[in-house]
Amino acid sequence: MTTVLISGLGLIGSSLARIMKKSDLQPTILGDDPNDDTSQFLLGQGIIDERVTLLKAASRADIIVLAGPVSVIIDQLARLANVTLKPGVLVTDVGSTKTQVMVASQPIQKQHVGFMGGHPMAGSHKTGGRAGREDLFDNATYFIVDGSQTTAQTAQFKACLKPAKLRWVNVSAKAHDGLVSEISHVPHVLAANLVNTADHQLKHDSVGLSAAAGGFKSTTRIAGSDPTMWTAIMLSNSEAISEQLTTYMDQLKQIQEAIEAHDTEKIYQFFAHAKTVRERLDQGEKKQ
Ligand SMILES: NC(=O)C1=CN([C@@H]2O[C@H](COP(=O)(O)OP(=O)(O)OC[C@H]3O[C@@H](n4cnc5c(N)ncnc54)[C@H](O)[C@@H]3O)[C@@H](O)[C@H]2O)C=CC1
Ligand SMILES: O=C(O)C(=O)Cc1ccc(O)cc1
Repeated sequence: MTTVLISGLGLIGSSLARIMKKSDLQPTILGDDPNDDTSQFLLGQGIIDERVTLLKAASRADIIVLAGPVSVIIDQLARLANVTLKPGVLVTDVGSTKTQVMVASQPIQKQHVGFMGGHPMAGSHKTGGRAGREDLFDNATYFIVDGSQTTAQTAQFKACLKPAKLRWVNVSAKAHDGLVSEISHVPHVLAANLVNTADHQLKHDSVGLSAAAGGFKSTTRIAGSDPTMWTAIMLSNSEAISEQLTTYMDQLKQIQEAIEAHDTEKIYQFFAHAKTVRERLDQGEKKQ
């Protein structure tokens, strides 16, 4: 019987637990989270089998999944270097950034513990264990950054998540952080900025944001995400995010100039290119 310890039983940790419970391995799941409501709820639902604390229960686990905010994952990796783990244990994480996590995992890797960086590319703006779902990651990409894990450990982890039919993609930590900055971190900055700017500009307008149609709402859905989690991500991937924001501002300036100059062709091409790329994204989703 496989024992999995999940630390951080929020949206992602509890979704992983739900999926693992559906897998053929049917692991025993030990759950660690300071939130009493979340922990009691998941125990009551049979999604976790036992409430534990990470450092006390770490030695019982075959797989340890760190699923708290990135700053917490980094701190836990340092602490795990001071406890005795089961021989053959796999430690992995789900954090949205990978360079700092891989650096923080060095002490346990040096102790010959199998460590693998991980990041499921699915989720939502919702938080907490009650919001988790067993279909949250269905057909999604799951990034793996190789550390000291063995092939057998990777295979066992993948087997635990088999019901989600994930697309596993191996990537370096640097390439990962550059890519997710572009497709996830910068978009979250922009969504929050759209909301904050509109709120500021319209503060004396009696109708204001209440008139927003679906376009504003769908563009800014992710502005409803958890500020604690996103602060940790910004601090952990600041270089790539800052660099890409500079590019973004240059592009914005160009379209601003085209609009001011009434450059019909440039404005048309701007929207036509975006429409083609966006439609291709939907086609890809339909094929999966
Ligand atoms: N929300 C999303 O869509 C995605 C998030 N991620 C990453 O997954 C991780 C978790 O995110 P969510 O589940 O969305 O957040 P969440 O806010 O739903 O859950 C985080 C959980 O961690 C717990 N926690 C906080 N400090 C802790 C500690 N010291 N020890 C143990 N547990 C602790 C909280 O009580 C909470 O239950 C983050 O690192 C995030 O970057 C990755 C993919 C998607
Ligand atoms: O809500 C959404 O659509 C997201 O983009 C979820 C998300 C948040 C953080 C990640 O690291 C990956 C996915």
